[in-house]
Parts: sequence; structure tokens; C-alpha cells
Amino acid sequence: YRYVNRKKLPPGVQPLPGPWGRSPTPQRRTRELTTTTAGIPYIGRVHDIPAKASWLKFYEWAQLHGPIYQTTIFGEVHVWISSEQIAHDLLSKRALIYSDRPTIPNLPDNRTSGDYLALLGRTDTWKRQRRLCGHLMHTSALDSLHSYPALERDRFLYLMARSPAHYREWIEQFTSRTVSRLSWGTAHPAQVLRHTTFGLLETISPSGALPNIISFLRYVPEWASPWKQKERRRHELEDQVFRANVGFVGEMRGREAAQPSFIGTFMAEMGEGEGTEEAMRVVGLMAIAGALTIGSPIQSYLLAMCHYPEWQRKLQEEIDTVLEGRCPQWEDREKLPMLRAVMKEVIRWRPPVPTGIPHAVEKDDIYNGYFIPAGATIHALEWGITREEAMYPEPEAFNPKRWLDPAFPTYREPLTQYPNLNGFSQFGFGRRTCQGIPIVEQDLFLTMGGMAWAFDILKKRDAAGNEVPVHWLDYTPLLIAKPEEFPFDATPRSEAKMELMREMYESAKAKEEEEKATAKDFAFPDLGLINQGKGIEDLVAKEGRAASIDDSHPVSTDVRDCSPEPGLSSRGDSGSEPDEPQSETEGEAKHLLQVDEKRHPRKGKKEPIITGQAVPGAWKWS
Ligand code: HEM
Repeated sequence: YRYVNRKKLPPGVQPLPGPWGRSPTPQRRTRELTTTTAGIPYIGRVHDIPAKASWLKFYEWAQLHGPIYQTTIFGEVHVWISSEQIAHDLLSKRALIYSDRPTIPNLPDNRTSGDYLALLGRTDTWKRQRRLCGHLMHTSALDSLHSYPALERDRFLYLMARSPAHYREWIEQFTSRTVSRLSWGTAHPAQVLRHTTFGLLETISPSGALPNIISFLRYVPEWASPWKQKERRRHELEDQVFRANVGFVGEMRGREAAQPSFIGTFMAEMGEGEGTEEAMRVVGLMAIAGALTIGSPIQSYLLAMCHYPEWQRKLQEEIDTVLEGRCPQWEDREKLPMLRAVMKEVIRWRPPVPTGIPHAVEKDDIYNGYFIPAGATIHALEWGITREEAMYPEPEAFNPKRWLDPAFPTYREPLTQYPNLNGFSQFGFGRRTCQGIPIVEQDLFLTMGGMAWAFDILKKRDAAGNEVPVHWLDYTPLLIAKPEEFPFDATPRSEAKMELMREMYESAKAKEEEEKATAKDFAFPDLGLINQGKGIEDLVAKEGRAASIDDSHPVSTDVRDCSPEPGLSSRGDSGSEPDEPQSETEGEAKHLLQVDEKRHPRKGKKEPIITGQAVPGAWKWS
């Protein structure tokens, strides 16, 4: 087979090297034979890929076969790139043919359905949605994201101070509440967003659902496919939530209490015409992206501070000296280069998307004499890219200095502006680069800066005074990787700071109470009830307990679990009091949703149709 294929290639062109493919030198061939097991025809080397930290294996192969190599898995060609230069050469410079997305076997209409911008193929729908996403992001970024990240950060710090052991819960609350506010002007839907979003992550991740590895399982009919059934139920719930949120924003339009949001900006410019259906999907995807990703670097920051206390001290020194005791605000960013360097280094040290989000190549291509076949899936292996010695000396060390000291190749001036996250390889390449960088930048600046201002993050000590060990590299296996739970202490740096945190929290809480009162006036559907509805059951996949989001009773260890814990609320962020008895039934929840459906008679229409009119100063539909 390989002989016949080789014959088809133009003279001088070779197939890419790779495990069980062509090894370029006899030495490498020998090394490969002694260090790895044999591949199986058609199936390839799938048995070599570990369920956890698969990126380490792909990186190991990169060291063996070079910065670009290919693997064949169940007959499909995957190309792995571990060099930023090569990723730019292909994904950016040849973007015309490298900007498609592969089909996800467990979500086979991902390229066409228009539901998830980031997973769409290179279609007109994708181009239109990407333009809209860019426009909404730009408008809000000019407004400093309406101060939502600062408001939520103030709430987050106090919760962390009171109960650092629940840090994962507080971080996920921070990211999902911030992006809920940005998307729909309210934190109300944050909890349900977390449920549906983490379900989607499982649906699309290679290690999340079997059909993503054994691709022919996608042809199993729904009645026999637990993966398809689960995804259908998750999608239905997500659909209901998005419609309810847009309905709420629609009702609030023009009222004094209406809060700014992405979807509100859309409606202000375009009205509530046909385009609203598609805008709902675009904004929904932005909310999904925000809820999924940003928690990863915030958790990795805590891990880094446990292992590198000297950098915590330096960061605290910068903040204390420059701000004279104040907690960092977004307006301080030019004055705090070390904080920006720590943010960037956390992302480099522990990439949130270590295997990258794959592109697909649409035509046969030749790169440096190597053949890349049309239809191949192209992975910019972010883990490998952040470990290039020439760019990042001693890549395994957490060293923010590489962004601040002219002796390092990554240094850039002026330090009032650099380092920043724009153009960073960890946000992708070419026409598909991440559109959420302004949100990431502000969320990370405020949370990491706030934590350095507020706490000493330290390893715990046992009764004998010995440090309790903290892992270095035990990360979750899905597409977006987060550190597995680890113990640490977050000690407030002074009584005065603790008191300030309490005041900041009270003021954020007071604002929220006002919002809740307004929302009640407009009969906002209680999305918290959906947590108990049928559709969510299958999202309760793994370990964990009740998902109360109540500030005063942190109980959740896993957002996918939504079964109410006796005596505790599971109504999510919907404004319930912690000890309020749960009397609502599933039927009542459905009733509330039906009310919402009446408000949105177009429910159920699958293919969005855009006929919006261009507005002066706004973006234009094509
Ligand atoms: C730490 C946080 C984040 C990281 C590391 C990250 C990383 C990425 C990566 C690697 C891609 C794929 C790029 C490519 O295919 O070359 C991507 C795409 C995308 N991201 Fe992010 N992202 C983050 C947060 C966000 C947020 C908060 C939003 C909210 C709007 C967002 C919106 C998007 C969108 C819309 C795309 C798809 C672009 C397209 O396919 O055309 N991301 N992101």
C-alpha cells in the first residue's frame, strides 16, 4: 500500500515521517523500533495514545520524527506540528486551503449546522458568524467589557478567602458568571451554561466519547448509540437555555434596568428580526468558549505559585509598590508588566488547549518536499510549540523573566504594552485564531492580580510541619486541560485586606440583588429548575456531588453533577436562598420552558436565515 502510494507522489516528494510510517534516518528507525510498539494496519498507533495527557505522547513522537510528522488513525491522516514557524507557514500563510475544520465523528454535523462557530467548516456561514463575533467582541472591548470581569472578580476573591478548598467551584463560577453577563447581561444562566458546556466538551473531545476515536461508531443509529442520545438531550437543553436568555434580553430592551450584553448590542443594531436566531448561536458559542477555557490558566496559576513561591513574592512586590496597597484594576495594566508576564508564562507553561483545535486541509499540498494529503487533520500541537528550545530556553521552567528581560528571544518593548496575549501561538493560527483574547486578557489580569494582592498561595503542611506534595503535571484529559485537584493554602495577606475583600464582595452582591429584583418583575424563566429536568441527567457522568452554586454553602466538586444534596439548594444561580425547600417538580420546569417557547415562536427552526439590514457603523451581513 505504501509502495503504491509513494509511486503516486511527484518526483522528489516524500510522505511525512511518523510512527510506523517512513522514518527519515536509519538511526531514527532503530530508535523507533526499540522504543515503540508496532502499528496495526488501518488502525495505526491508537493503542499507543494514552487516555490522559495524550499531548505528551504526541510530543514524544515529535522529538523522534521531527517538528512535522503524521499518524494514521483508523484510516485517517493526522499531521502534528510542533514548530511555530511551520504552523505559521501552513495555517497562516496558506490559510486559503488550511482553514477548514475536520468532521467530529461524535458531532457529525459540526461543519455545517451553524450551531458552533468554532467547529464550522470554512463555509459562508462561518465567515458571516466570525464577522459578527469579531464585531460584538470589538464593541464590548472598547467599553472595557462593561466592567463585568471586575465585578465578578470582587465576588470571587472573597469566596476564595473564605473557602480556598473549593477553589475549582469559585473559579468556574467566576468564568461562567462573567461570560454570562457579557453574553446576556445577567449572571442568572451561569450554572446551566456550565452543565451544557462541559457536556459539549465531552462530546467533542477525542477522549470524551468513543466515536471520536473509533470513527465508524458514528454510523450506529441513535437508538443503539448512547453517545448520540446523550448529545441530543444535551443539545435540546442548551437550545432551551439560549432561547430563554435571548427572550429575557428582548423583554428588557429599552428598560432602564437593562444591562449591556453581546446579544443586546446585536438587537440594538439589528432589531429582533430573522438574524436573531443566528446571533443567538454566535453569542451562545462565545459564552461556551468563555465558560470552558479561562478556568484552566487560573487554576494553573495556583499550581505555579505553589511550585515557584519566589515569583509570587516578585509579583506581590510589583503590585504593592506600584499600586500602594490597592487591588489591581484593568486601568492599571500598563503599569504592571510583571503581572502580564506571569499571565503569559502560565499559559506557555501549561497550555490550556495542549493538542490545539484541529484544522483540515482542503487540497493536496507539498511542504519542504513532504506530501500532505487533502482531507488530513492538522494539529498545531500547542504543548510542543511551547517547548521549542530556541524560542523558550529551559522550556519546562516557569520563568516570567523570558517576557521581561532583553536577554530572552521572547522579549519585546515597550513594557507598557508587552507582554500581552495578542498573536500568542496558544490562541491558534491564521483565519481561525481565537476571537476571545480581550476577555481572556482582562479575566486573567484581574483574577491573578487580585489573588497576588490578596493571598499568599502556599503548599499545605502536615501535622509534622512537612509540605504536602503537589503534583506538577496531572491534568484532565479533555480538549481543554485543567490541573487535577491539589491541596494548598490561600492565606489573606492582612486583616485589612480581608476586610476590603468583604466590602468588595458586599458591593458586588448588592448590585446582583438589584438585578434579581428586576429579573423577577419580568418573569425570567427559572433556569435553575432545568438543573432538575430530565435532559440533564446524562450529564451526570462522573464523580462529584450536588452542584449548589450558593456562595455560603460551597458543596460542588464537579459541575456535571446536578442532583440536589438533601437540605441544600440546587437551583443554581437563580436567586434562591440556600436553605429554601425544593418544591418544584420536573413538570413545573417544563411548564416554564413552554412559556418561553411561546415567547419565541420560531423555536425548532434548524437552519438560520439571515436577512438583517446593514446599519451605518455596524458590520454588514454578506
Ligand atoms: C484561555 C482561554 C482561551 C484559549 C487558550 C483559547 C484558545 C483558542 C484556540 C487554540 C482556538 C483555535 C484556533 C485555531 O483553530 O487555530 C480558539 C478558537 C476560538 N476561540 Fe478561543 N480560547 C480561549 C478563550 C476564548 C474566549 C473567552 C472566547 C470568547 C469569545 C473564545 C472564542 C473563540 C472562537 C469564537 C474561536 C473560533 C474561531 C474560528 O474557528 O474561526 N475563546 N481559541
